[in-house]
Amino acid sequence: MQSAIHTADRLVIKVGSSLVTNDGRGLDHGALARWAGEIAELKRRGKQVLLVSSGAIAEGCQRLGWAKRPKAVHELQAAAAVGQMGLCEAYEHAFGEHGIRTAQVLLTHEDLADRTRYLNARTTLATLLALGVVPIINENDTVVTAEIRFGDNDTLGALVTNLIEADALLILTDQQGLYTADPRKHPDARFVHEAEAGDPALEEMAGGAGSSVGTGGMLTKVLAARRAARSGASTVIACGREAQVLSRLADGEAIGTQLTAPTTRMAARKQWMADHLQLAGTLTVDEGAARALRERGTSLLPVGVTRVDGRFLRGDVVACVDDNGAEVARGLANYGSEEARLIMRRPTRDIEGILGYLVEPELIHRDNMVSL
Ligand SMILES: Nc1ncnc2c1ncn2[C@@H]1O[C@H](COP(=O)(O)OP(=O)(O)O)[C@@H](O)[C@H]1O
Ligand SMILES: N[C@@H](CCC(=O)OP(=O)(O)O)C(=O)O
Repeated sequence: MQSAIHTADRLVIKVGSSLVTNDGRGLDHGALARWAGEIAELKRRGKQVLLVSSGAIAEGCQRLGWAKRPKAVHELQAAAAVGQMGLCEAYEHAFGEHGIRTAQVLLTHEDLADRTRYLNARTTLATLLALGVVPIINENDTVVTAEIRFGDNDTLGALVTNLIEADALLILTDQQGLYTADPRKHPDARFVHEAEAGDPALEEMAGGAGSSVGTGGMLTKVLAARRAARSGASTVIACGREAQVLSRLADGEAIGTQLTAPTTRMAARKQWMADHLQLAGTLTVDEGAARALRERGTSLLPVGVTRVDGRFLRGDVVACVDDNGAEVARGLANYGSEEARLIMRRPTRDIEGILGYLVEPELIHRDNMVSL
């Protein structure tokens, strides 16, 4: 088996509450320092890393002197707001020891369902990665209620994996990986080394709906793997307390459970564009742009566009057609149709002068486009 972490250039790592807060005893600064050191090493090897970290509520309860996790959602939200400060402070310090900057990114599932916000989040995260910053991502607990009750950052990890088309999702937890049944209750459960992400048998092993969903547990991890596979990413579930866990995985050691994605990233992207999206408009592109899109899969710049048809907003899916009306590519527009009409045929450097702002230099970025 080829390790998905070994081959991944872009990696999302999710660390669960139990690990981050030492089973609720307050932030485990030693563990944070270890992960930061290992992530620094991964970055030296050329990998881009995003960290999805839970622990805000547990840390908030600790800071507020609450011995028990409250039940009321507004108290949980208050605890998360207090604890998130501690979480960020701790990560900033831990990564600072290695000269690495961190950024706090708080997201909700709804942010990622809305196409404009999706594009904004994607661009921001891509910019942070290009700057060498490690984004520290958590749920925006102050404004969500369902997720806070279910404690489900596994799903958020998968959504972020889809969002930035990471090659792999690594879920660090308090078990070695997935067993055929909960090892706390079934000591004879067998370890699952590898399986295909999305295999329904995995959901049975993880406890089935109802029994473990309240605490997240393994079910949300198995479902997260299924979701990550939609953008072609494989998932590894491994123990965050294991010594050198990140470096060993990056070296290709087969530790943890690997849930391999059945499709490649490009096939998944094409499928997604084909399945889910209705075309909101058409951009006619000149011969040079058509060739660049077809042959090199480049981004589409406004200068190559000769005509804009339809009414669309930033984030809508549009077709790119050549002079003869043949579709060359389709993708998510960075500008709405009104703006696109104003900036078509113009060089990128003119965009700001024409519109008064620059959202992005491309009309469609190549990461958001499939050539046909
Ligand atoms: N089939 C299984 N294999 C491994 N762990 C399981 C399984 N089913 C349920 N679990 C439970 O899931 C727990 C991990 O989930 P959770 O406590 O939500 O961790 P985290 O905070 O890392 O998300 C384990 O400690 C284990 O008791
Ligand atoms: N976002 C919240 C809760 C998320 C959570 O606990 O998720 P998980 O670690 O997957 O069980 C927090 O930071 O406390």
